[in-house]
Amino acid sequence: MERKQKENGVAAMAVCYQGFDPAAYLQYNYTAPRADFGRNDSIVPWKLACLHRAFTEGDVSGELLVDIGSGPTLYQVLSGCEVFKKVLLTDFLEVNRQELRRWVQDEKGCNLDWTPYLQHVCKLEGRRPSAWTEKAAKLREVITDIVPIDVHRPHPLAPDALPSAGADCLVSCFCLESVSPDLAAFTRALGHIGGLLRPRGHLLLIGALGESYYFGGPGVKIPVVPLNEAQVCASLKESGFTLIRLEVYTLSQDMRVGVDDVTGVFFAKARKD
Ligand SMILES: Nc1ncnc2c1ncn2[C@@H]1O[C@@H](CSCCNC[C@@H]2Cc3ccc([N+](=O)[O-])cc3CN2)[C@@H](O)[C@H]1O
Repeated sequence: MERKQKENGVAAMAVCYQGFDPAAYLQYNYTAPRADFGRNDSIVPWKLACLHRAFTEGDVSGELLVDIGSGPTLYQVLSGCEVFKKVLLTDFLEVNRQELRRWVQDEKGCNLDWTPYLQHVCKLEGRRPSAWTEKAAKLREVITDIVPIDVHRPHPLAPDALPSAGADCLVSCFCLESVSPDLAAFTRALGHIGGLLRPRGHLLLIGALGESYYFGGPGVKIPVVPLNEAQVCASLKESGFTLIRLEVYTLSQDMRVGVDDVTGVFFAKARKD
């Protein structure tokens, strides 16, 4: 594909994101039924279980965890914050970085109460749910910064954002497929974020299967490149990762709430070659 065409596709995606509404997005995806801690078939408990297992099964270690395309959410680092001394959050939009900063600085005005998430992950860790206040303090302690990122750039972060050795682990949830105009761009973006990771470092990747659009706010319809499992595996391999495990969640009818056309969610644990 011509360079101009690639740039046009990526630029068009950036325009789509100008209407992104963190509060609405959190409401759509991070409240019941998708985030129902009383149901073990709800999507968010499934995601938290995948992340807990992946962070605690003994092969993931190091100093620095980077969350790629954090959006306005924190759930993706609730297990990792117990394993890494430093956690770097990143997003393309200032409105999302502000949402994250409000929570980190314990300010009023957060658009979601993360307490049930903190309590749930404490339970996964065998701790009493009331330890959620300690987990919240731990997370606030290890988050070193909240910085801009663009996964379509060969160097997605500012030059001084990471130590020269790179990150020890990356986590990224629902970002790459939602910001890429096509499969080739998704695969290139995987390669770009792989460049942020030290050799043999781990990537924990959560994403949507079969999704062609989602609403990032009322009337803000954002195109998504629809992926299947085989394409995810092929893109990981092509961008220099060895797949360790792939898990798939298929959405039941009541999890399809009209905010997107996603059919499944994948969780991939991979290691950079
Ligand atoms: N160039 C860029 N580089 C990095 N990040 C970028 C860039 N452009 C935008 N961003 C940043 O990436 C975005 C991340 S949020 C993307 C939402 N993904 C789709 C949505 C999520 C979701 C959640 C939960 C469930 N479920 O089943 O439970 C399903 C689904 C499927 N729909 C956003 O933060 C934007 O700010």
